[in-house]
Amino acid sequence: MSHDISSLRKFVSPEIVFGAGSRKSVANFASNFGARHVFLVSDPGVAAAGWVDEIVTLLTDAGIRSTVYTGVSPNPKVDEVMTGAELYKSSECDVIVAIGGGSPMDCAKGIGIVATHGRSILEFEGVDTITNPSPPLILIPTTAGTSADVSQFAIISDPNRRFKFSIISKAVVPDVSLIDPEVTETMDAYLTACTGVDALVHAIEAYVSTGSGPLTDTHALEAIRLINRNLEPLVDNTADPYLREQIMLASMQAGLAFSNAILGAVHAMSHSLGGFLDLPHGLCNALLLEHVVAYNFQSAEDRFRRVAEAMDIDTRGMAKPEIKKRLMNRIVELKRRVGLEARLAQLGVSVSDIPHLSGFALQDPCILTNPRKSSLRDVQVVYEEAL
Ligand SMILES: NC(=O)c1ccc[n+]([C@@H]2O[C@H](COP(=O)([O-])OP(=O)(O)OC[C@H]3O[C@@H](n4cnc5c(N)ncnc54)[C@H](O)[C@@H]3O)[C@@H](O)[C@H]2O)c1
Ligand SMILES: [Fe+2]
Repeated sequence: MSHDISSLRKFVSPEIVFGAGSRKSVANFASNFGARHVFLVSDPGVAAAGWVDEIVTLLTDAGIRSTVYTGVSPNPKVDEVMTGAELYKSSECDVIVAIGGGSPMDCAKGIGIVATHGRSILEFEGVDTITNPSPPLILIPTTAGTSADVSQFAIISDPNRRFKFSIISKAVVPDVSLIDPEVTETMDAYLTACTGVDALVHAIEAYVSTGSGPLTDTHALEAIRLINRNLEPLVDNTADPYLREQIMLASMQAGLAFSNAILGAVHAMSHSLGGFLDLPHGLCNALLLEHVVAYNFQSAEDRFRRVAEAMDIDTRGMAKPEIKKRLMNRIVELKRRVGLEARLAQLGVSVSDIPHLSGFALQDPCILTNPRKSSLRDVQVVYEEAL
């Protein structure tokens, strides 16, 4: 009997502790890994919000030393990874903890890779390029969006090529993810919106991905449902702990889905934009989303019907063109209500950038699982529509 291996699906996930206060178990988990000296990765904004000092105190109280590295910018750069890895080695650290959004978490993943391979992070671009196990890694997300804390991705920006490259491997799934909605309470409304829409895009792209399947579908649909109902109220009331928890849960569900089903053209195109113009990742995704949905709809009509239903659209008796229209309208309405209405031109993208952006988007691994095959011209047209 022959087996079609293209229909097999696998699922990887870290050990997850979800809930308010879960960050406070960081010292226990570090001790379980035998930590004597933790390398703590974060960034200036998260440190200013007070979250870094708290982790240092928790570690110190448990008799664990720490070296803090906050030299990480949004869209973490190759040099920031390399500098962090040097400091990790020279400080003789043995466990890595990161507290922050996707940028510090991805930088921490990169630091672990470089620390154990002794080579440039640039050499690990692509799928399954990692041969040596990284140091134990504990991640504490402070945005409800990227879910780099559960994912098989690390996204690093190479300013020389003006390109964000992906490292995809189960070796970058952390050992432990402490998902604590309380740390997202210091995000302002705009960051909450950008990162929340990133999570929505993860869920939609994972659900229509050619790598989707029964292990990821339920996570993706639940994430869409939670974001559709809770993101607008949260942006209006950023201090509400219940809504914070719902969106954090949604982000985690979307993360489990996209980490295993991979993504699509929105992410391929937004990585290209983010590397070229150093723009916020969630915003790039938001500005592209409905244009990519319009392009993809015909290749995954039944799947988009389920997406529409998860967004509380009653599709019973509705013809496909009507479902497409209602879904697009709902996406645009949600974006408008959370304040993400800009067009690419307002972010500094010009027509002459589009050939370059499209070329890089086609090199991104996320394009491979997009439900509709995309040529250079197809990608150019979608950028033009979002301009
Ligand atoms: N590895 C993955 O699976 C994956 C998935 C999606 C995106 N990403 C990457 O993640 C990066 C984007 O991450 P992000 O959107 O989480 O933002 P970010 O980490 O770039 O942070 C953006 C800003 O928000 C601030 N911030 C973060 N948390 C805060 C909090 N709780 N309170 C106050 N300020 C806070 C930071 O200081 C920073 O200034 C991009 O590089 C993107 O490519 C990675
Ligand atoms: Fe993303």
